[in-house]
Amino acid sequence: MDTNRKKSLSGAIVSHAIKDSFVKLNPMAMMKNPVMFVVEVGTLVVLLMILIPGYFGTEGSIGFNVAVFVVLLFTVLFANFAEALAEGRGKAQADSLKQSKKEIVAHKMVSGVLKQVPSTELRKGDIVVVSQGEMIPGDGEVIEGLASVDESAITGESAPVIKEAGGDFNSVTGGTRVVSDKIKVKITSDPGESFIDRMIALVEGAKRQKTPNEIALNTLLTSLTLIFLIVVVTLAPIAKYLEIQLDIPVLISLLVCLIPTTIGGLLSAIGIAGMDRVTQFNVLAMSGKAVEAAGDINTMILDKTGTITFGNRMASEFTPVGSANIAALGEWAALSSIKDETPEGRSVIELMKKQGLSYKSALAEGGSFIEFKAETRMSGIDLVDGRKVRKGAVDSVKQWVMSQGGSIPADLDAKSDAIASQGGTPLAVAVDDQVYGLIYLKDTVKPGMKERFEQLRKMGIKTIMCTGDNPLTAATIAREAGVDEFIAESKPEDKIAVIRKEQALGKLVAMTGDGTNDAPALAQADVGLAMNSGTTAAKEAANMVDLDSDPSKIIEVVAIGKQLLMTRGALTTFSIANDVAKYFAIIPAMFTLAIPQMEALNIMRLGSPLSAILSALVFNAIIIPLLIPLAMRGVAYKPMSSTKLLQRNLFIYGLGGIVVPFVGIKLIDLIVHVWI
Ligand SMILES: Nc1ncnc2c1ncn2[C@@H]1O[C@H](COP(=O)(O)OP(=O)(O)OP(=O)(O)O)[C@@H](O)[C@H]1O
Ligand SMILES: [K+]
Ligand SMILES: [Mg+2]
Repeated sequence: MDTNRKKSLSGAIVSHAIKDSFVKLNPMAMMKNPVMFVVEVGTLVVLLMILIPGYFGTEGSIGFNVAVFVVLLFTVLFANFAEALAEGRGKAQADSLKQSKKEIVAHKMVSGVLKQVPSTELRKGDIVVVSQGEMIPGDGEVIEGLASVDESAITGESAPVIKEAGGDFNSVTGGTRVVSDKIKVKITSDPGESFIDRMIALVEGAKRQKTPNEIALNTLLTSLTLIFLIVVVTLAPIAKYLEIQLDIPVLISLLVCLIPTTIGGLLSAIGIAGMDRVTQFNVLAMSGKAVEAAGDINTMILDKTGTITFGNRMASEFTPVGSANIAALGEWAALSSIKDETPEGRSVIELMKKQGLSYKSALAEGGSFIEFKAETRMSGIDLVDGRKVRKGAVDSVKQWVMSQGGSIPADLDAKSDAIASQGGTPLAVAVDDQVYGLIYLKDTVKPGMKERFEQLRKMGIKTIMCTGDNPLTAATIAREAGVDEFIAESKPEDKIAVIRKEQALGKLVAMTGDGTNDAPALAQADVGLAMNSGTTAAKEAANMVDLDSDPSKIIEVVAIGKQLLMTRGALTTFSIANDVAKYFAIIPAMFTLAIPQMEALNIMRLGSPLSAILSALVFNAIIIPLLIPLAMRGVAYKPMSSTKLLQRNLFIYGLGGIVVPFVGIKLIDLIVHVWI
């Protein structure tokens, strides 16, 4: 997006937010926020005293009352503005998503022939054909063919991605466009329940629910408000009994200064902005609760291949073992890979070409292909002549060979350990009862991983790398990347076991995944981040989806969650400390108003009692918009343990919260006192 458009967009968001600040004055909506609702009621009471002064006997103080009314009204408007502004970006994004949700003509298979129907008529289970240039009419899974798809409508990323039948890259999203080839798609969602529909509801905040943390804090703020309300209300008769004259607008001002309006006004903006930060990061969080859970994570489960390493494991060397030679090894390696469409399989064929080795592909004709499975850790082919060819994890192949009465060449272990101790993955190649040698699959740790794990450790988060690879490779990569623990030779179900074990210890666990076999673990984890490129099952089980399909993003998502919790904590501390300080400005002023001899209490040397009260009230109002940028951006975040963070924040925001109002009120009083 160019900067001009960005500017006009933010301009539009601001003007929208200003309008919304007034719409949100509706008391029915306001009641959801008890702190601000009390301020609104106070504003209305003061307004009545201005409109019918004769009834209240307030003719003498109309000027002061008008000032109080205006400041109170702005207090409420500022709080509304904070929330409206936080909602703005999501609403703008929802609008542009809605535009991409135009009615599409679908080519539906009806008893063997293609029929044109509007996309809105598609139901779960329908089969459609989508050709080059056409929009995919609904969410689904590719059941036939391969196509490149432009998903920029949802990901903002213009590079097309390959979608193909079978495997982990078969899910397609309605509203994206096929840019080449043709695919047959089985629709997986009914109208109104599609990914884009859910995404619109999410960014628009239509179904935004308060998170447990927010509810707890809200209860605290409401109780504080109630306590101060009781205090102020009982103050009136006591003052009367003591024959001290306290006007209602003064009491209302006192009340508003004492109740936690700053955090009350910013609370929902902080939550929305936190969600929004995740969205801008191209991660869709299904709920605010998920983002907050990310901030509380203790344990992170990470895949090795593709998360910690680049994951484009490439065959880079053939190492024959026993009496076998490189030509024979290459031949069998290639035959086992002819139909292996995994990157590993394809890279074996590439390596053959690079090394100028040839093989008789005719041998494979009519054979039955054995697909790679994480459970077996092998792939290969059963030839028509009865010979069975396999390649796979050394351990698995060894077992397979021995189960057929074969023996293991003496140099196999040493040679495979040599590959593994360099962080590579050794694949053994065997035919029936004979092992021919090893394929060296190379993979590299992504740059910067060590630093990121170091940060996680500082946050007190334990990292566990789970990999299907052998223990030696796993240990090497774990050491190189700096993860705390690793689990080697893990099967998909082992992940869920690790999660359960950690959860039983009272830990909150995050993990990433993309395959159908990751789905149960994604659902079990407290934070499950699914890849957009992954299967529908994974995306439905997870509570977050990364549109860029970068599993290492989980690290940043945790940081954003932490920042959200910290921002809320910091501003709550600041707000409550603030109110304490205002107490010292307003209480002496009130009593001096009634008993002029109490002027000695005026330690802040404020102009006059009325200007002191008004200044405190003005400060109380303008601190809200002043803190909006901080609420939206989040407080600066340095990775450290929760206890350290708490101490640091108490110090900065607690102390700051006490000092700032003294300075602020004094400055405002210098101006206000000119009029009063
Ligand atoms: N195409 C393939 N054919 C045969 N064996 C393979 C193939 N791909 C991987 N393997 C073997 O199976 C093992 C398990 O693979 P899997 O993809 O389940 O886990 P991984 O990629 O090693 O680990 P991670 O969980 O970090 O992704 C690999 O370590 C490798 O030894
Ligand atoms: K206040
Ligand atoms: Mg893998």
